[in-house]
Amino acid sequence: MRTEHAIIVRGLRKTYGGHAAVDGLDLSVARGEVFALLGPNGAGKTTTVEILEGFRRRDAGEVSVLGADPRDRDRAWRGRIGIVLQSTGEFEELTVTDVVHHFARYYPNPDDPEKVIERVGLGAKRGARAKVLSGGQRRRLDVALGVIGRPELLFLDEPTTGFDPQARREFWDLVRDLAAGGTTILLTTHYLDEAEALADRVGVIARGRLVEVATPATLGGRNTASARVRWLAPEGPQEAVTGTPARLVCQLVERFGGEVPELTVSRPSLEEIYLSMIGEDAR
Ligand SMILES: Nc1ncnc2c1ncn2[C@@H]1O[C@H](COP(=O)(O)OP(=O)(O)OP(=O)(O)O)[C@@H](O)[C@H]1O
Repeated sequence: MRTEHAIIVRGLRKTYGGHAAVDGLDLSVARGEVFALLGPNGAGKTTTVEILEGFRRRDAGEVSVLGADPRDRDRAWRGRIGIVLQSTGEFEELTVTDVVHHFARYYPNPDDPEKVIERVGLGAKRGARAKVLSGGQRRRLDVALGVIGRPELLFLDEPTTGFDPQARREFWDLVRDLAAGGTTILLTTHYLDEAEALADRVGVIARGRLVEVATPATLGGRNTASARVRWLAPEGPQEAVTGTPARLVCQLVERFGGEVPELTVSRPSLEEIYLSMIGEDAR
């Protein structure tokens, strides 16, 4: 059955020893969407994602993933989702080529393993055993295994932890390629720039609840927040926080008779907004 949503969650709850790790969480992810779950350590992101993947049992709530309840996770359903876990490490003695070819056999309609190895940037490491890969290269192998089955829905749990800046950019390109091809992606990350670069929408989880869902540009009223205007005056650096930055800039242009030295106008970054939301929740 094709539904317009890849993921629908209503009133999800999961408790461990009386402590609610997920506490009445609602979430919808549209087909073809890249959705990033943000939240501090212990907020309930991995628990939520693993319930959606069918790896953990829930205590209450309704969950639909690609039109099915992940509790039932039959083979056909599993073939339609791709999972990149926080870490794997069972194939120490096998080469990159062997591992990816091996995983391809689990899927009815896998991608070309050689192409996938290239795509994740492991072309030069095809013949290397998994145990000699660096942390970032190992993560790329995890990503290759997550996408080899050509999933309709891909789960990425903190996918770029340990990547160098260039590897992160390359990984972002890969995610954008997958999204452009129609893959729905649910990502958890602690990197706000990653969420901003990739996500159509972000959801902030705190203490087992989704506190806000928005586009990265509008989260927490970021787009309408007061702007910070900075410039260099003869008496030294100046700064003003204003709801009407254009008016202030016009006044400055007039005062300086043209270009304003070192002028910048900025709104709060996604990280600043996120931290203020998390801080408010903690209080
Ligand atoms: N198997 C488990 N047994 C008991 N408690 C658990 C278990 N798994 C998670 N928890 C608890 O549930 C809460 C949520 O954990 P979870 O791993 O979902 O958080 P998270 O948002 O993914 O955190 P992080 O950003 O650190 O990965 C935490 O308080 C954690 O200690």
